[in-house]
Amino acid sequence: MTVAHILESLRGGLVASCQPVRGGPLDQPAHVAALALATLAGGAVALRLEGLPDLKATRPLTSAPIVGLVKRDEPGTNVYITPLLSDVRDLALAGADIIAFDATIRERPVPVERLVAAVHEHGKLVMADCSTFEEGLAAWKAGADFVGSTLSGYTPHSPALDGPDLDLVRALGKAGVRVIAEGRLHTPEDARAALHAGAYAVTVGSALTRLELMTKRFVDVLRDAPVEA
Ligand SMILES: CC(=O)N[C@H](C=O)[C@@H](O)[C@H](O)[C@H](O)COP(=O)(O)O
Repeated sequence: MTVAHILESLRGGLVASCQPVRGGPLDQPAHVAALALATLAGGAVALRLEGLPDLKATRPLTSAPIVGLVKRDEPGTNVYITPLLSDVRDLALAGADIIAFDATIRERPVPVERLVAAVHEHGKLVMADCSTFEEGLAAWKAGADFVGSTLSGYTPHSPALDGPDLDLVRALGKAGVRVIAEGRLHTPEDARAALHAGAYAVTVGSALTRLELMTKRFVDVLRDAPVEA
């Protein structure tokens, strides 16, 4: 798939992040592949997949662009999304089209510029997962092809919000950054608001593929509601 094709297919569309609750009943590569196909059947234009087993199970089944990442606990750092050059290589070889990594200002084993270069050397596109405007702009200037609001709310120096960080999306969009809104988009209205705020595309995860969490949202509301029947 060419870069132009990937860019065009993502524009204004929904990226389905298929990352089940780890250890839960859907946490099997075959189930993740099925979730991915179901979201594509519903109109998602691309997938976001974590971990090599899930990526390898899904890649042969679709030509839709895949954002790949690995999460790992790396000693001495809080950076857990694709921290290493070996992760970039593994994701590239497993067929990711876009490789996402943490581009926050936290202590990291490999500098952002080096990760950007490695992704491009493999002929893949970069998605820089950020938590603030400064991080996003820096990653964009370092050559990222997409900047995600993914990590807003997940670093100590970003705001803790219940919903998506649309202010971050708006600020990055205004600065000319190709920004993907990601994180705590729970409803179609959230997705539309993100596009209005300037997002190039929108990634939704839990609301589509973490059934335990979405079920719990209903259950919690019912528990607190008076029963009138
Ligand atoms: C912070 C972090 O590690 N985010 C991860 C990144 O891949 C995933 O756990 C999220 O599910 C994904 O960003 C989509 O967000 P939401 O599930 O809120 O729609």
